[in-house]
Amino acid sequence: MESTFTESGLSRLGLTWTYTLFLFLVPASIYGLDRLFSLTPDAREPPLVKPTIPIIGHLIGIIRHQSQYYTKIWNKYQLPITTLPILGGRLYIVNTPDLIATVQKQHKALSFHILSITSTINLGIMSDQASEALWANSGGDENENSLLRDGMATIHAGLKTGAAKMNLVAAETVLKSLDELDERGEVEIDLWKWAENCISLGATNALYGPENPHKDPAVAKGMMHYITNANPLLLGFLPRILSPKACNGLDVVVQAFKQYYGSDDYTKGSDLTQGRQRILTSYNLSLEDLARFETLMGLAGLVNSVPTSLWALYHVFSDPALLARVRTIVEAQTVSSDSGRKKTINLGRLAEDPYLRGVIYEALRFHSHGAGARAVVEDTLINDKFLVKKGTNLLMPYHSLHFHSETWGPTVDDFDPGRFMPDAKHKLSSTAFRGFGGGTNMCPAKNFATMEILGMVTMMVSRFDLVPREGRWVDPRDASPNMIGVITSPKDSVMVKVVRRKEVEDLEWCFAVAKE
Ligand code: HEM
Repeated sequence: MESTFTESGLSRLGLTWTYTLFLFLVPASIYGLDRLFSLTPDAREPPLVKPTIPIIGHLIGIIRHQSQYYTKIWNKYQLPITTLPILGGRLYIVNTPDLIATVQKQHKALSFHILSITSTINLGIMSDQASEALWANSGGDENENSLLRDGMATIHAGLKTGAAKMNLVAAETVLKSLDELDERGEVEIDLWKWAENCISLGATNALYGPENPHKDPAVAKGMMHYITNANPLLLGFLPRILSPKACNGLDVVVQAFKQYYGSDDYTKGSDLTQGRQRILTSYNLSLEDLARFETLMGLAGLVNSVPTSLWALYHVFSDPALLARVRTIVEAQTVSSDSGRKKTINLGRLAEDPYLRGVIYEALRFHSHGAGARAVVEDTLINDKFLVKKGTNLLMPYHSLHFHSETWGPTVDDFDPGRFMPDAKHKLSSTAFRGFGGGTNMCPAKNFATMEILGMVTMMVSRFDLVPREGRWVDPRDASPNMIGVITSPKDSVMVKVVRRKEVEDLEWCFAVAKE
């Protein structure tokens, strides 16, 4: 499969324009332009950081430096929360873990879901009927039904009741990818391309079962084209002109899911998939909209998992001390049987190992360049002190938060999975790390994704050495941030030779997934 998770064709400039416009168009479309632009500053609002060039200075800064711009502002002013005036409106930036904790608690007034409704409608190019159903009672009484709340509840419930089966299917798929790699003998691969394929197939098999539409390479390729080029769709207009590639990819996936939901294929899918089918049809949505919703579910499942897996592999294999430590941990949870011919990796236990989980968290900490975004639905006081005004947006940029030396201590720049261990010297607050979000909107698939990626990493370190083509590991650098994800993809491809480890050659491998 062609690798599409590396640097996309979109220019950095285009991406950032899209991002900035999205942040303004969403409140403007909900509250009206006059509301957005007529806000008069209030003394209780977070300190204003004036741009050097009035009105557009910050915009130019964001376009030039992207998420690093927030880090620059943070480094210069060290303000826990700021107001950036842009184009006559304002954007609030929240920088510190204690304030983020308060934002998370006020999840109704500072809403993730308002933004997620808008992005669902725009990214999925949903019908008017589906859009209306999404907005209906979305901010209303929590006890009343709404597609938004019922849909989210179904995802959360499905990931709970179906966790064991999903973990098993993902692990089996990952194992198959590793077995196939083994069969190819000493071979050079594009590591990103390989991991993208391995993780995408694992996650989608787990979601959709034996009739998984993503098993068709054309659908998998369509999905990757869609994810990689979807940013301009967020604007919600002229989708086919602004991103024909994304639309073409979306068409292919939607077609495949119409077939999946139009037949009984979905009845062999996960609890989550079957639950979604039930809930979406109960709102009388068309097969077309069902397929579009499902494409977005796939997007949520892959947009972060794939790049996280790529970076985890890169960091582990490019650091000999880290590789040795990971191997020691994995070996301690690997059992030999059949006179030493069979090895079983206890993935259930390894997925709970704080050091290995730390590998995933560090990959996310290092390469997350997006920002948690919240729509301010009503005037709200943060920490009883800072007023944020209805009709604006608030950002919690990941990179500045994840590289704040006071929060992370003197080793902030080191890739150190041990910092997440319970006995780490430097104690972290629970909101210091936001790789999986936090509070009510914490990623419901955090454990599923962590286990799948750790399955790939632990099986890879057990069986293979990876020898980079250049003779040494070269940092493939972060690509432009993908606004719809948390973590960036690598900019460059990494070609490695896969060499079987002599001491474990010709053995049969498997996973034990259930916790014992
Ligand atoms: C390494 C992999 C992943 C990462 C880093 C990740 C990250 C995140 C983050 C940061 C959020 C919350 C956004 C916020 O608070 O601003 C989130 C929410 C969500 N994620 Fe993930 N995610 C991953 C994998 C997955 C997978 C595999 C699925 C589905 C199978 C998934 C489904 C969702 C859903 C449905 C939400 C919305 C939750 C809600 O609002 O209640 N994620 N994810």
